[in-house]
This record gives sequence, C-alpha cells and structure tokens, in this order.
Amino acid sequence: MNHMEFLAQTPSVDAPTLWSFVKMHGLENYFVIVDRREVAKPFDVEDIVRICSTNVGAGGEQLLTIERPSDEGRKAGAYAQMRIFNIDGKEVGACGNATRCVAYLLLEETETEEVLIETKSGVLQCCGAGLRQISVKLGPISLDWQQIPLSREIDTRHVLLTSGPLSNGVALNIGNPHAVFFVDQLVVDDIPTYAPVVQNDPLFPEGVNVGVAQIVDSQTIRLAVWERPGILTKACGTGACVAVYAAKMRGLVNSPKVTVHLPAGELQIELVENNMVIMTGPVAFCCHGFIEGGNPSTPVLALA
Ligand SMILES: N[C@@H](CCC[C@H](N)C(=O)O)C(=O)O
Repeated sequence: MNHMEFLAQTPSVDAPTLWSFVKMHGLENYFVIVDRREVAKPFDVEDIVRICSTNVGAGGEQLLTIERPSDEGRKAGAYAQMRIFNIDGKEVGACGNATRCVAYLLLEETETEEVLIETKSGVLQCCGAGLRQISVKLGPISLDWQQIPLSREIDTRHVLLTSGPLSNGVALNIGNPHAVFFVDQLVVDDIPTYAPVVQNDPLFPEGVNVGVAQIVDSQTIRLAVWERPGILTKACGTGACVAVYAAKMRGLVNSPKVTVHLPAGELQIELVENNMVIMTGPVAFCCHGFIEGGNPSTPVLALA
C-alpha cells in the first residue's frame, strides 16, 4: 500500500470519526497531511489545533489538506488542491516545505514526473528532482505593500522597524507575508527574544514571518525564520525564497542559484523570470496513523 492509498482508506471500526493521516517533514518542518477529496466537511479550528498538537494529536507545524481542485484550478490543469493551516487553525496562502511533501505524495499517486497543485496563492508546478528531492516553482514575489499586506504605504525595500539586531528589513509576499532582515552573525537561539516584536507590529495586519539572514558568500546564505503564529521552525521554504530574492535585490548575492542553510539542512533556490523562484529540497516520512475526530471525550472502539 502506498501513502496515498493509506490516506484514502476508511478504518474498519465503528468509531464516530477516525481521520487517516500521513506525517511528513521537509527539513524537519513537519506536517500532518489528510486527504479530504471525498469528504466535503472542512475541519474546524478546534480540530486543526488538536490534530497539530503533539500532546493529543499527531503533532505538526501545519495541517495540510488535500482537496479537489476548484473549477478555476482544474481549468489551469491542477490535479489537486492543497490547503495549509497553521497550528492556531488559521489558513495561510503558501508553504514551501509543505508543497514539496504533498507534491511527493501526488507524484507517487499519479506516477508522473510533474504535478500541478492548486493553492490559495496559485497553481504550483512541482516535479521530482532526484531521490526524495522535489522542485517547486513558487511566486511571483511581490513588494507591493497592499499585497504583502501592510497597514500603510511604506518603502518595502527598507522597513524601518528595529528589534534586537534587526533593522532595515525587506517586506515581501510569496503567497504569504515575510519580512527579511540581514545580520552580521546569525544566532538562531536568540531569535525568540526579538522577532515577536516585528511579527506583531501593527504594520502587518495579518502578522508576518520574520526571516533572519546572514550572508556567507555571494551564493550562500544562512537563515532562520520566526514563523507565524510564533514558532521557530527548523526550515522555512518560502522564507528561503524571499531571503534570496531580497539578498539579490540588495546586491548581497550575485548568483541566480543560491544555497540556503537552515537549521535542519539546505535548500537550493534559483531566481527565474517574472519574479518566480524554483526551490529544490528533500522530503521525508515520519509515520502514518489515525486521529480520533469529533468530540475527543466520546468513547471509540480501539483499532483491531
Ligand atoms: N514553513 C513554511 C511556511 C508556513 C506558513 C507560515 N507559518 C505562515 O504563516 O505564512 C514554508 O516552508 O514556507
């Protein structure tokens, strides 16, 4: 049985609801993935929070649901739709590492070399790039203050917020909002002490993912990201894309292909035409299983 066949199965027990899930990670950015193509009912916020909880759920930094494409997505050639939910239940527009993981599952299901996945921020082209390596074309990246979104017009190339070592950032959107700051020396463990101030600044009405980047050389960056809603992840795919874009814009890197070293490993980022970016990196499986849905206090029969 492959992973998608596992996700599609209905457990043979008389339980109120059991959701089958696959847990994957992309550079230790970990996801709970549920196939909802045959189920119309969306998860509510409480479900999402519980599914992502490491105490009472499967444990994930995002919940990803695979759904049928919309009419618009289908016309654009999308095979499936991926929706992304943060641990607070809020839906977000993009997640680079998640896209690689879901693309791997859908490539396995379709036995093809390329798959188009509809997301809130467009239809993304994904393909295999070697053993458990996936490439995804993300973007376009926008510096438009309304698209990021910001609460007021500013020069998005020079965000004048300061906190700890952060100053003179770049605000961008790649389907989700980011602020990238360049520092001389990245100390990952210190990020939680100063990044929340920027993330929660009223300039960002929907919050922002805060990237802290150190230029290593003209084609290498070190990066860590304080993601919404307030977690320091071991890797952020969209964060890596916008950090390279911002570094190129500032003249801090000079190669269209840049290696981004994140706390859990590296991503290859290539800037291409029309402000698009190709991100290539690994995917991995953690486990699969069933989560009890519905009212968690309702007794269920154990799986045979
Ligand atoms: N880790 C992700 C980004 C996930 C979404 C983010 N937390 C947000 O709120 O926008 C990535 O790999 O891009």
